[in-house]
Amino acid sequence: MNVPIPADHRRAQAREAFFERGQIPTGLIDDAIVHSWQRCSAASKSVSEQVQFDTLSRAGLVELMDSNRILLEAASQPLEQLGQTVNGAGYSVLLTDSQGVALAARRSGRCANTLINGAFRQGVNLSEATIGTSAMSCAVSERRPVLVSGVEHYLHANRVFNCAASPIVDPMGRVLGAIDITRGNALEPGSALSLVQQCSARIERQLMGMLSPWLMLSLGWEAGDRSAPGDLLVALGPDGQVLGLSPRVRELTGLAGTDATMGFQDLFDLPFEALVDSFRSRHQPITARMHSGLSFSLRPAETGGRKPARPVAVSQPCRRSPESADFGDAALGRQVPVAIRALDKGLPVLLLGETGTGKEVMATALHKGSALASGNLVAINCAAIPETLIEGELFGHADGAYTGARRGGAPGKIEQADGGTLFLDEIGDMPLALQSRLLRVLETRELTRLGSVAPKQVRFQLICATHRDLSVAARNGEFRDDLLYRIKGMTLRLPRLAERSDLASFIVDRCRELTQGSRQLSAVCLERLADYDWPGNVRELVFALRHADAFAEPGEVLELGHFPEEIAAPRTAAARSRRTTGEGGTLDLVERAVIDEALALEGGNVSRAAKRLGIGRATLYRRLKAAGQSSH
Ligand SMILES: Nc1ncnc2c1ncn2[C@@H]1O[C@H](COP(=O)(O)OP(=O)(O)OP(=O)(O)O)[C@@H](O)[C@H]1O
Repeated sequence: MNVPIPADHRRAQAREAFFERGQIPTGLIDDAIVHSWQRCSAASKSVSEQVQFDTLSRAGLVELMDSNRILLEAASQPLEQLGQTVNGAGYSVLLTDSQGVALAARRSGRCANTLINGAFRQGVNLSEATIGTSAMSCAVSERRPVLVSGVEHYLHANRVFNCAASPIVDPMGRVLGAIDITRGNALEPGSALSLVQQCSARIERQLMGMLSPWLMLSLGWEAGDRSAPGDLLVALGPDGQVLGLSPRVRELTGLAGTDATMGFQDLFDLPFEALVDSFRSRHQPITARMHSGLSFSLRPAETGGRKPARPVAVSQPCRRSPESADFGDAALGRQVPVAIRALDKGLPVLLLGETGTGKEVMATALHKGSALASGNLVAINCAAIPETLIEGELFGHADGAYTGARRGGAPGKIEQADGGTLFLDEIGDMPLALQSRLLRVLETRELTRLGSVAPKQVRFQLICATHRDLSVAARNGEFRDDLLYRIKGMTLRLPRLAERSDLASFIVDRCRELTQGSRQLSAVCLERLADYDWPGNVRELVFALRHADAFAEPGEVLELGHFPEEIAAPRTAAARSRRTTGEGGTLDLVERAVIDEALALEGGNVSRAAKRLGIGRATLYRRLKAAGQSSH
């Protein structure tokens, strides 16, 4: 009778075979681990290396968070839920990028292991090159969930880890990173794998849901079946190009991913035009066959409570969803309704401000407050699109405008904004030739698609944004001055974060919002944050708060030590005097914000708020009175 070898023995035998006899251990441990050992050994990594778990520099962290913004947004809820589910079982949770750098960590309150707690921090480099074999690096290399326990880690030092990880693949089939759970005790293999797999599947669904394609196609199992499973989705562009596949479609087609050249007809034996015509004329699902022979009924996907997506101008409303907008700064707050009235009267609005000051958030708020709020908000970043493509993006193209152009042509962003708002971000970077064409549209309210001679009437309101000084650009001949006059009906200047009059309460509000009310800032910490210069503006503040939230233990008050080093570093005397002189100095603002927060937390009860603040009721009344007087 064959007695199964206990897992610990198999791992020990595999290690002995590989490291002592130079053999490939087959059938003893997961091949993914053997492949990783081979890579580490080929890179001459020593098994007795010590690991440091250093974090990136602050600038590196900001860049990391920014370049993984979409993944972080998609992973935020699933990660939170996984953290709550596994915390009691002693698992810590980690999200890494595709290189193995930790993007977010949820350390278990039950984990006393200093090595795990040291590794599970945002910005720690946990790549294979740095820490050797890990579940994350195996999952990313093999594109499948992997368990790595104890001695299966290449480095002796990492034997305390027992980990399960699953890769996160985006709709194009690119591996964006991995989700990992780890603890010191042995894993329960089945449940650990299933937990990370379910979490990565949820993140992948979120990523698919974040696409705003021209047409989201839903595949049903049988023709006429209206109960499509909802997880068989294909995102398509106006020419039928495949912009993304849901994981289940990738499985069905056997495709690892898609690229810019893949079209609808590479998947189905049906011309894309026939699909579009069928949806337009009959509003019925249509049956189509994959090249593998499998038949599906295709229909536009139901998008939540909204109308099913139709093959007409479906807008890409915003690059990312803003946190709720707060324009509490007195000067700015007064201008918002004026800007909305300007839009309602047909005047364009120009938003000026440094990067990260909230120009996109403001554009969204203005659109939502305007009379055309029920129309599309169509955003285009003039700096992000190659010069050769931007004309087609803005103006669309006519039937047969170029070889391969879709039958019937395709609308551009301006046409998609008809009846709504066109938001031209970074307009200062628009090529000169295009500025002339845009000017003509603004003057005549008519546009002509590429390859067409027939003009079309369009009605949209215009919001533009830039961080550049357009008068200087106009003087240098880089920006048309006649266009400048056309776009600056009303100019709204977004203040630098450090210049906001409500800085301290803005910080408290963002903290409450980003941590769903679960965190408070200590008074010392708030004073320093309100005194910091914030070169990256609100974007940097959002990042700093997320950073602190990840570093602090659950329920802990946020202290300076939880924030990125540069923010926490002591201020120079010059900075101190710059930020604390004049009326309503930082300390006053901080005090007011701390008092407001205590009052809000105690439902306006002054006695309880005073107790919470550790001061007497009379003192609190006196301070409230003083603050009231100074603000009048
Ligand atoms: N008033 C606000 N309230 C809440 N969050 C805000 C506010 N303003 C900006 N943010 C947040 O700050 C970040 C940057 O905002 P946004 O993208 O609007 O800035 P921007 O000025 O358009 O930047 P860029 O010029 O670099 O594109 C986003 O995460 C956004 O949600």
